[in-house]
Amino acid sequence: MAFWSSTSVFTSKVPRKMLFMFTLSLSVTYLFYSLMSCYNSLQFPLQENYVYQGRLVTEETTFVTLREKLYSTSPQGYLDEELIEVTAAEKTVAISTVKDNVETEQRTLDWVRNQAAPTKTAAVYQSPALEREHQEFSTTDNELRVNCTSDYGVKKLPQAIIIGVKKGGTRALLEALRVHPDIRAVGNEPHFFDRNYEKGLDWYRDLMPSTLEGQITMEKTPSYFVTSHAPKRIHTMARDIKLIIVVRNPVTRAISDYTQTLSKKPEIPTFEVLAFKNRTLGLIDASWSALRIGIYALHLETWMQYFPLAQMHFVSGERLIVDPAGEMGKVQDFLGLKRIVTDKHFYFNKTKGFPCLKKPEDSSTPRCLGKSKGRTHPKIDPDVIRRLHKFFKPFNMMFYQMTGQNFEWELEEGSDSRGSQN
Ligand SMILES: Nc1ncnc2c1ncn2[C@@H]1O[C@H](COP(=O)(O)OS(=O)(=O)O)[C@@H](OP(=O)(O)O)[C@H]1O
Repeated sequence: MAFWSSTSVFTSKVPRKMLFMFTLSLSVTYLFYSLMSCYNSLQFPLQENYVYQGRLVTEETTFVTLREKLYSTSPQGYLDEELIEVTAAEKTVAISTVKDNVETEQRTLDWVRNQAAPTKTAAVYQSPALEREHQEFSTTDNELRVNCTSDYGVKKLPQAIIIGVKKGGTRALLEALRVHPDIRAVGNEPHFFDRNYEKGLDWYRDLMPSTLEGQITMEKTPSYFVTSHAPKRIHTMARDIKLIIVVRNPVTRAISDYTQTLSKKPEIPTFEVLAFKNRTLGLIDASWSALRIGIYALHLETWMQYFPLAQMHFVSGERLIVDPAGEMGKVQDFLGLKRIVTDKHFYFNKTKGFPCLKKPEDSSTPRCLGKSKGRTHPKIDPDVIRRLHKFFKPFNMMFYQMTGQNFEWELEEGSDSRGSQN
């Protein structure tokens, strides 16, 4: 409660003058951005070699200066060959491991869905066909289609999407939401608006589970948040869609992201190496995807060109762990649903170190997310963590201002909030 009341105080205290300055700075930003695009063909999500000199950050930094620093190119001849190789290797992993990702998601589906809610729709939810649908996961189109065999109702395009962020806690949120009898969600990540758009809306709709009158169709694909063309595409499909974004301290998120890559490619360099273009000079490699994803303010700027804030709901990834029912309450309100998923549905599992869903009495299926969620993070040099906090701070401030919510990540400075301590 204290967090949310401090949030509203934060909003109400933003003076008109500041809002005016903010709007002005955004306009100047676009001007600057256009000029940059003309002269250097720089577009934020596509720009690969930008570096960031974290030392220059001050709290008064505006969007313009932040962007300037982010886009300023590295000193001539400075490109680090090892990093380039690694980035290419990581890209290969990203492409070739779509299957791995799905397998990873499969492991997360230890979290059971057949919640014993005493409603008619819940009975449908627990049908054997749906259980199969949830358990059979694969990457191929055909298999995806098989996963979504129709039962009662009709398949609809989603009315709400969890668009991000990667490693924010999106799976935990979706699985908890699926407990709600009025929500039907596809278990897999469709990646329609980034990788499969050319397959068309019919293909996308076909992936969705069937819904009855009044039920909401949902999906989650965390990469949408950082996909520059996703906002326009989603807007074209449904301008009134509800967007949910789970955000987490960008430093912890980066370490979580790195931990995932490391689990698949143990030979990659250390986090400390990848985070810098030049550590001695303090040049942070903001083009490294693990860091770039965490610059939430810049990604959000793109979404705000298409959707009003009222259509977006931001979930705190940290609070989703310490108070899942509280976060769930707000998400259900945002979706216009009755608060059915409450603290009665969660318990803290000491072995897992995370909240899990309570078992229905008649099931022995585990109710926690799988091993790929809640991994132990490698220990990262505290000095690097401190520098990254400093790097992200102005972007975080901008993000708080844009959303009107203070996620209080600065309080975690100096540590990976869960780090190797978990
Ligand atoms: N209840 C519960 N159980 C397990 N894990 C939980 C839970 N709630 C949030 N989290 C955090 O979710 C992080 C993974 O985020 P995502 O599901 O968004 O990852 S992914 O992008 O889909 O790969 C995962 O990150 P890591 O801890 O770094 O593995 C968790 O911290």
